[in-house]
Amino acid sequence: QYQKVSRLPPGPVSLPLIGNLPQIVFYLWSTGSVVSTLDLLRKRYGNIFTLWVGPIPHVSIADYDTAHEVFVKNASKYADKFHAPLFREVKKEQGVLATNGEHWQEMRRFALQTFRNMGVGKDVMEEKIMGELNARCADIDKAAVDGVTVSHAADFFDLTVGSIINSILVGKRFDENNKQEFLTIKNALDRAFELFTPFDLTVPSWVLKTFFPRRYENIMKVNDECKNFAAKEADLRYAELKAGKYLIDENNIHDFTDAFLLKIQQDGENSDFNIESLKTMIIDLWITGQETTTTTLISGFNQLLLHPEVMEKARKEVLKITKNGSRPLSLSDRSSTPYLNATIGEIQRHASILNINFWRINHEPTYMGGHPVDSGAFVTAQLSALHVNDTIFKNAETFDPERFIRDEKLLQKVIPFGLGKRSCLGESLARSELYLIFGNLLLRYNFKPHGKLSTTEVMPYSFAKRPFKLEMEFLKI
Ligand code: HEM
Repeated sequence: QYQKVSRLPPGPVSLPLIGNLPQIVFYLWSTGSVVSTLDLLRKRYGNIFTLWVGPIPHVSIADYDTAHEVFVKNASKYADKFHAPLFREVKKEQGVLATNGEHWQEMRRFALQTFRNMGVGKDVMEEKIMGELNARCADIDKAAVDGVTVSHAADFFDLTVGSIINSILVGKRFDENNKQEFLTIKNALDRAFELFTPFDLTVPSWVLKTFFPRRYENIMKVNDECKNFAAKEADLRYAELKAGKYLIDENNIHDFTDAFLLKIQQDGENSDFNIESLKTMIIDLWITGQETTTTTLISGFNQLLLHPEVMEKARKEVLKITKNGSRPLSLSDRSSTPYLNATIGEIQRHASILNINFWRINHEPTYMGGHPVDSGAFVTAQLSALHVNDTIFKNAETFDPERFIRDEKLLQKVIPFGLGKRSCLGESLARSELYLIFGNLLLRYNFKPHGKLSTTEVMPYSFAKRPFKLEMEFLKI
């Protein structure tokens, strides 16, 4: 370990076997958060630093230029992610989230192509997003008393985003009538996540199987239930396809499930394309697409309510471009709404979706940002620390969309979707959702807080679970 230290970027002194765990616990306790801990380490050791988690060195990159040099310029070297052994076992080496190598590549390529064909970032996807948003707004308007509805922000955005992703994946939307179905998937997922503890994620799965068999079986069972429920439409269609009662027309693909089944219909089942991998893909995209987008929307509205002058300025801009709201805001308006774009950028900079980003495996000795990095080290761009790096974002703690108007190039350095080969697969869909939902809700309603807001500037991921209500009043122009 001590020999290896000279072949790694600087960091706190580490102890044999336990590495920096005592310092990490101390910093977390003294600063109060993961983001502040990473920021403190960056200030002390520089933009690239090493922490030993037990016997494994973890290299964190906390500035845009080094992250770009490593994950974009040398992208092909950093395609392999580290996956916790239990997570790999739960996923049975399938899907896009907990795999590496050829299967991951096939699944990622297929999903990106399918999203592109379905028009993510184009008109078809815009129609789906606007359809869901309008349906949710109609529910809000129905429940209004004297033009005002009080809504739980988490419920409102959860159902809207959940319905968009479900309709893209299995062609089924959720509304007030079948809301229970949505809640069943959501609660099962929340339960599955709550079951995983840091202990389960670090020990080899045979340890759990041998010494904690009930716990191991429970984790596997909850995850299987969750997957089967989310993908039950796909199961039904697959059974009909097998029985010759369902034939997919390649010119009439409605959703991700149809596209995947078409591949099976054309090429037959193989180790990559089969019903189990389809079900794993559905749950992977559900997990990655739901909570991330909802959390961004919730923390975004929290910021807008804390900064009403920003909300008014963004609203003024969208009212102008849509001629006082005589038409909805569309994705084609993006180039004409610099202030709304800047506001969403600033919301994403502050909404710390992943406090700690996923680790990649460094397979060979190399240099990063001028520092040697040994083979076997785990490496990541720490997006949360990068976004509060005050050498890039002056007065980083201040919520200030104008920073992106003063310096147009600065927005490129906000990278909430990550960089390189393992960057977010749903970036284009998520960007479309955020733009259309923020912009069109500002056109439609006046927002006021109902109860207490969070005053934390950088929102931790668990924020979405906190109670937070919105008063939505129909906008009178
Ligand atoms: C505001 C919303 C979202 C944010 C901030 C976000 C952010 C991220 C980040 C930071 C990563 C990891 C990147 C890395 O390792 O460097 C990621 C991965 C991923 N995201 Fe998203 N995401 C969002 C929405 C979505 C949506 C809507 C989908 C799809 C429906 C999606 C699908 C995925 C998938 C599948 C991965 C794993 C990709 C791989 O390992 O190849 N995300 N996302």
